[in-house]
Order: sequence, then structure tokens, then C-alpha cells
Amino acid sequence: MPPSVFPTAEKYQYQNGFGCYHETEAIPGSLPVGANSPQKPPYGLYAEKFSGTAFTAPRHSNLQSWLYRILPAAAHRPFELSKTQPSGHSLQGSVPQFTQVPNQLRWDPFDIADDADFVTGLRLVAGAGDPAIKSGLAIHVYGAGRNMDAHQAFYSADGDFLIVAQHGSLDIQTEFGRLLVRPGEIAVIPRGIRYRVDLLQGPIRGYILELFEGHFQLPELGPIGSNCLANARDFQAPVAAYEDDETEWRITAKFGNRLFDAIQDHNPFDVVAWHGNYYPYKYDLGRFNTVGSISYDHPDPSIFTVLTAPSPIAGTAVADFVIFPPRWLVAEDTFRPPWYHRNTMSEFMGLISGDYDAKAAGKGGFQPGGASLHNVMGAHGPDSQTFEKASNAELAPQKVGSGSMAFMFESSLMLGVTEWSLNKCQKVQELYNEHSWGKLKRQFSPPSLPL
Ligand SMILES: O=C(O)Cc1cc(O)ccc1O
Ligand SMILES: [Fe+2]
Repeated sequence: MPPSVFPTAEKYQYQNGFGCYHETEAIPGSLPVGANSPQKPPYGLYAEKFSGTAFTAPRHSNLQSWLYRILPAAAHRPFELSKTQPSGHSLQGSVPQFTQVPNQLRWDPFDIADDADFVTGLRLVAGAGDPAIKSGLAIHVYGAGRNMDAHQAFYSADGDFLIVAQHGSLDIQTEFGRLLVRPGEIAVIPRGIRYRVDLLQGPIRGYILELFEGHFQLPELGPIGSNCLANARDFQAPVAAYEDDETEWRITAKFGNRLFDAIQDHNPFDVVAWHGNYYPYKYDLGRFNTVGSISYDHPDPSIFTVLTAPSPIAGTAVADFVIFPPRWLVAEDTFRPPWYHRNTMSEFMGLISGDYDAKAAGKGGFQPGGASLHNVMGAHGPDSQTFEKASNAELAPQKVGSGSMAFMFESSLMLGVTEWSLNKCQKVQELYNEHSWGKLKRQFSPPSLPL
């Protein structure tokens, strides 16, 4: 059960900045000075190098950290296919199959299983590509009512986890230190980093974008200049915090889309000090500095990009993480909601809280904890109610989205859905298309032809 008291703030300490070279030590003097791997590191610690990119990646994109720990991560028994996942878990057993469907899909809020933890409560919703060739991504949801086992840690070798907390707060203990992630905040746990998730105030639910290739970065700002959108200083990395015990621990690995367990006889959170630029971090979406049109027309949603994972094709992301925060709409002579459109990118959307301004809310609509998928070239846009309202609204300055936060995982890849998300979860709204666009009225009234 989660503890009933909210932990004190001192439990979570951060250092600020995106893509920084940080250094932190829980015991003064535990970082070697002037060397990474001295013959004997301070206090009898082991030095362990942790590479997030190839050794030879260019300097501007090279990611690595040095960890100084009580025992190396290598000290564990062999991994075996996990037997601890409930049957039907979408990462249990065989490698998942993705089915690509051209229809617009929308899901009611996903369930929270009271008896599940962060790992057993993970469900694969959609994806493309293959972690074995470091290509593509996966989209998961999690819904859990209890802490991970007290002596269990998890890591994904497949991809970086971008965790969007929708409901309930996560106490994430990582090898690098602790992160508190509340609804409306995100955490990024790059691949390989071991962590465990406890619940702080009851059940948790949220979304995960797992990136099989590369890592997330801040988008270019172009003519916007050197500030706005997500500012670098608002990203927070943990400070080193370690535990030391020789009890039995289970390490669960997501490896090639399946889960494996290994036992070890020491605490994996034994990193006393670290330095480097490969680390987990969090970001409060409320700090996003939103920009928009102050004249006319609805700009592309790329102006709301928090983080991007570029592909080798210029300007084309494997995945963008985009948000729709509360903001003022002031555009004149403009249909202010998103336009009707078809996109060569696929658009997976979720709702953290409130209403999304392009879609009806409430039962049968786009609801917090639910999702939608408008796949490659899937036609979509405002539903008929939104169209009626917006095309007749008085265009005074208007604040939209108060108390609301929607987001989009936008990808250049065609996303497939899983047997779980299409059928088993029983959340697909069968009448999504009909309810949204089936009642759009013809507005066409051509001028009468001269006789
Ligand atoms: O489809 C959506 O609701 C997401 C979206 C929002 C927007 O403002 C412009 C384009 C777009 O795809
Ligand atoms: Fe869209």
C-alpha cells in the first residue's frame, strides 16, 4: 500500500538544466578528481561507465555517465523470461504484433488495476519498428494500484521511456537518485537506467512513449529565438542518493519487447556519486512557455513541441512530444480550433486533465485518461459540435484550456495497434467517427449562375 503521508521535499533534490554535464556525490569526496577510473576510486567504490550513445558519437550528441557504486551492475544471476507477469500482460511471452488500421480510433479512459504495479500494469497500445534494430517506438499506458515489489528494479534496454503522469504521483527511485513526478509532469528515463516506482497518494495512471532510436532533445527554436517553449533550466535531474544492503533483489528487464527477471544479492540503488550527461530527468508541463498567432490563422502544432526525437530526415521526427496547454486565442477572422487535415505523420493523443478544445468532452468524448489515434493520412479535425461553435463564435480574445492539458505523440511512422488495445481492453469507441464527423452539415452555397 502507498504510504499515507506525503514525503518531505528533502527526499527529492534536483540539479537544473537540459543536456547538461552534471556531477553529484552523496558523500563528499566520492567522485574521483581528474580521472574517471583511478586504480582505486574513493571509499572502495567501483567505477562503471554507462554509455547512452556509441563511444564515437560526435561530441554534440555523445551521451555517457560515470557511476561510482558499491558493486557493479554486472553482479547478478542470469536473466530468465519473467514468470511474474499476469497472464495476458502485453509484454509477456511472444513478441507483440502490430496491426495498422486506417480508421480513426479513440479509447475511453484506460482502467487502473488495483492489484497491478507499474510493471505488471504496463500495457502496449501501439507502436512501429523494432528495438532489435533500434528503429521506431512503442506507446504504452500504465495503470497501477500498488508499489512495485520492495526489492525490485526495472529497466528497458529497448528504449527511452517518456512517462506522462496523468493520475496519481510517482515516487521514482533511480540509480541516479529520486524523482517525484506529479500529474502534469513528465519524466524521461533513458534506456538501461534501473528504477522502481512507488505510489505516493493512491493509484497511478499515465502514458509512455518508448523511443527505440536515439534520444529526446529540445526542438530548434528558429526565428522564435533563444527562449520559449520548454526552457532548458526547467528540466530537473536527481542528485545522487544511495542505499546499501545485501538482501535479494529482482531486476526486471524489458529486452527485445519481452520481460526478463534476474536475481542479485545486493541493492541496485547503490550509486554514491555520478557525473555525466546521460541521466533521468523530469519536467513540469506547467512551465511551458506557449507561443501562438497574434494576428490570424491557426499555426502548426509544432510550436507546442516539448521534446523531439529526430530521424535522419531533416525536420522529420521519429517522435515529437507536443502539448496543448491553457493559452489565449486572439487570432482575428480565423477558425480557431485545429483545421481539418490529413497528415503524413501519425498522431496519438492523450488527455491529462480538462477538455481538449477540438473535441467534445464527457462520456463518449475525449476524456482524461483516454486516447485517440489518427494514423498516417487519417482524416480528422474538429467534431461537428466544435465546428458549429467555432465557426459562429464572437472572436474576442479567449482563454482556452484552463485547467486542461492534452498532449500528442506525433510520429513519422505508421503506428500499429495491438490485440490488447484494439480488442482486449474494451475501450475502443466504436462510434467515434460517426459521432465526430457523421453530423457535419453541408455549408456549400454557390452563387446562383447568371441566366
Ligand atoms: O489533431 C489534433 O487535434 C492535433 C492538432 C492540433 C493542432 O492545433 C493542429 C494540428 C493538429 O494535428
Ligand atoms: Fe491532427
